[in-house]
Amino acid sequence: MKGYVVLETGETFSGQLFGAEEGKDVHAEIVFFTGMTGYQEVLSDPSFKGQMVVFTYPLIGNYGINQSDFESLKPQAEALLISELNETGHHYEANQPLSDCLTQAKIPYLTGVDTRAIVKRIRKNGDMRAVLTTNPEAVDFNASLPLGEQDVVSTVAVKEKQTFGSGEQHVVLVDFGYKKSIVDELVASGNQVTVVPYHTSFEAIDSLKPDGILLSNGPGNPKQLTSYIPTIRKMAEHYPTLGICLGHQLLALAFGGNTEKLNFGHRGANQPVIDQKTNKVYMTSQNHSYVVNETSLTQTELQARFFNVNDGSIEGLEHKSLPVLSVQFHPEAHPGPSDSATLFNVFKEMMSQGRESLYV
Ligand SMILES: NC(=O)CC[C@H](N)C(=O)O
Repeated sequence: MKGYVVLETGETFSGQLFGAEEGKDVHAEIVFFTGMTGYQEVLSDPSFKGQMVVFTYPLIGNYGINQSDFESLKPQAEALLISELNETGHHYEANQPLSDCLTQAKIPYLTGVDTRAIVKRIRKNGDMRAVLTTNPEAVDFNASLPLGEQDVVSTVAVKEKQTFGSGEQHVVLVDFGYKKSIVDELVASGNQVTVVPYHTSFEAIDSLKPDGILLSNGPGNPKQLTSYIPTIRKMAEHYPTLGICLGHQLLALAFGGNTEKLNFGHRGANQPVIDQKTNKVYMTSQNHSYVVNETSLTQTELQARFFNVNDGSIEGLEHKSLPVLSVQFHPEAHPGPSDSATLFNVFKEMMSQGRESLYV
C-alpha cells in the first residue's frame, strides 16, 4: 500500500509501505545510517529503540538475514526506510530475506522512498521526529513526546541477571540495552560476564566480586538516567571501568561533565577517531546522537583522549587517576571495521594492572 513519512518540518515523502498496522501511525525519531552493510545489526541493536532508520546505501537486503548477526533477541528499531529492497538475500549463511524478518517482527518498512532527499533534510534540520502513516493529512506530532524525553532503556534492558563465559576475570556488564557482540568480545578475550539490570544497586554488584565493570550502550538521552549517576560513580571509583557509547556518556555525567545533542547523529561504520595519546587513527563503528561537551570537563577528573576527526567531537575519555576509560564509538565493531577492538585487551589489562595499563 502507499505510505508516507511525514517529517517534523512538515515535509512528506512517499513510498510503498509494508507491515504497518491498519490505522496505526509509527511515531519515532528519524535518523540515518551510512554503512554499506550492517542492516541486520542496526535492526537488532537496542540503541535504535524509539528510532526509525533511513539507510543511505541505496540497496538493502541483498545478503539476507542470518542466525548469527543479531545483536539482541529481536529487532528493535521502530521502522526502516529503504530506497531499493532486495527480496532474495544472496548469501550462503542467509536463512531468510530481510522482508520476512521484518514481517515476523511486525516492523513496518517503507521502500522506494527518496532516502537521499530525506537525509539531506535531516542533515539540514537535525535528527527530528517523524511519522510513518497512510494518512499524512491526519498526522499529529502532539501524539508523541519531544525528543529525548522517552524512557526507552527500561523497554530494552534485561530484567534478570544473565551469565556468559568462564574466563579468569569477571566482568559485570551493567545493561542499558547491550549489544550481544560486546558480550561476545568480552568472552572471546577470556572473561566471565555477568549482565545485570541498570538499576542494580552498588551493594548487589559488589557482592558479585567483579574484576571490572562495563557500562553498556543503550538508547535515548543519558540525562533520562540521572537517578543512577551516584551508583555509576561509586562503581567507577571502586572498579576498573569501561564505558561504551551510552555508558561513556553516563560516566561523563557521573564525574561532573555534561552531554549535549549533536545536530544529526553519527551512525555508520566509517567514522575516523584519533587517539591523542598515541596519535593513531581508528576507523570506527558508531551509533549515537549525544556527545560529551568538552568544556564541561574542565572542572572534572576526566580528560578527553579520543576525538572525531570529522567534527572534533569527543570520542573517549579517561580518568586522571583511576582505571576508568570510555569510548563513544563501538570497539565491538558489529557492523564495522575492527581497528579499535584492541580496547577490550586494554580493559583486560586495566583489570589486572590498574591505571598504568591505560598507557599503551
Ligand atoms: N549506541 C549508544 O549507546 C547510543 C547512546 C545514546 N543513546 C545516543 O544516542 O547518543
